Amino acid sequence: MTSVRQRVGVMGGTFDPIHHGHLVAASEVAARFDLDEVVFVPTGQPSFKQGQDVSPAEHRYLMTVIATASNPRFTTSRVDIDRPGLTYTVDTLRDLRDQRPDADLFFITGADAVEQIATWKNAPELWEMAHFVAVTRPGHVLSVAGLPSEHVSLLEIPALSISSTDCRARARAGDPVWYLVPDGVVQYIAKYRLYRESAVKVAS
Ligand SMILES: Nc1ncnc2c1ncn2[C@@H]1O[C@H](COP(=O)(O)OP(=O)(O)OP(=O)(O)O)[C@@H](O)[C@H]1O
Ligand SMILES: O=C(O)c1ccc[n+]([C@@H]2O[C@H](COP(=O)([O-])O)[C@@H](O)[C@H]2O)c1
Repeated sequence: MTSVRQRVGVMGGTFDPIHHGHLVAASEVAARFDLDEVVFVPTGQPSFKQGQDVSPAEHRYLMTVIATASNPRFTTSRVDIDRPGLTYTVDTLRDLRDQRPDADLFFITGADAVEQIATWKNAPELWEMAHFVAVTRPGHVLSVAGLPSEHVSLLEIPALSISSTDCRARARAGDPVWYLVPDGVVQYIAKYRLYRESAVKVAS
C-alpha cells in the first residue's frame, strides 16, 4: 500500500506577540496549497533579532498555543525553543522532517522575510527541504529576485497592516490591542503585563 504524503505548512516567527496577520497568512496558504496542517514554530533565540529585547520564549510559545488552539489544522511546535543556541530555519526544517518523514513541507514567510532568505544559514540546502511560500504584507514590496523560482511561490493575501512591533508599543502605552491579536492573547498580555516595565516572568 502506498502512503499518502501529508502537506504541512511551517509558519516560523518570533511571535512577540502572535497577531492576526500571522494567522491570516497561515490560513490563506493552507487553503491555496491544500495543506493538512500548519505548524507554528516560535523561534528560540532569533538570530536576526540579537540585541533586541525579545520576550521570554515560554510567553511567546504560550501565546502561540492560545492563538492556534481553535483551528483544528493549526498546531504549535517547541522544536526551536527547546533547541539551545540561535534559531536557524535549517535546523527547524531538519527537526520537523525527522518528526514527519512522510510530509512535504511548505515554509511560509511574509514579504519582509522572504527577501532575506538568500542570507540565511545554509540557504542552498533550504530549497531542497521545503517549498517556500511568500505572502504579501502591507508596507513591503514582494520581491523574490535572485531566489530560485521553482522553489518559491508568491501569494497575495488580505492586507492586514499589523506588526508585533506595533502591538508591543500599544501594550506599553496602555492602548488597546483588541482585534489586532486573538482575544486570549489580549488577556494573556494583560495577565502577565507583557511589554511593560513590570512584566511577570514565567518559568522556562
Ligand atoms: N501582517 C502581516 N502580513 C503578512 N505576513 C506577516 C505579517 N506580520 C508578520 N508576517 C510574517 O510572519 C512571519 C513572522 O513574523 P514576526 O513574528 O517577526 O512578526 P512581525 O510582526 O514582523 O514582528 P516585529 O514587528 O517584531 O518584527 C514573518 O515571515 C513575517 O513576514
Ligand atoms: O535561518 C536563518 O538564518 C534565519 C534568519 C532570520 C530569520 N529566520 C526565520 O524566519 C522566520 C521569521 O523570523 P522573524 O525574525 O522575522 O520572526 C523565523 O522562523 C526565523 O527563524 C531564519
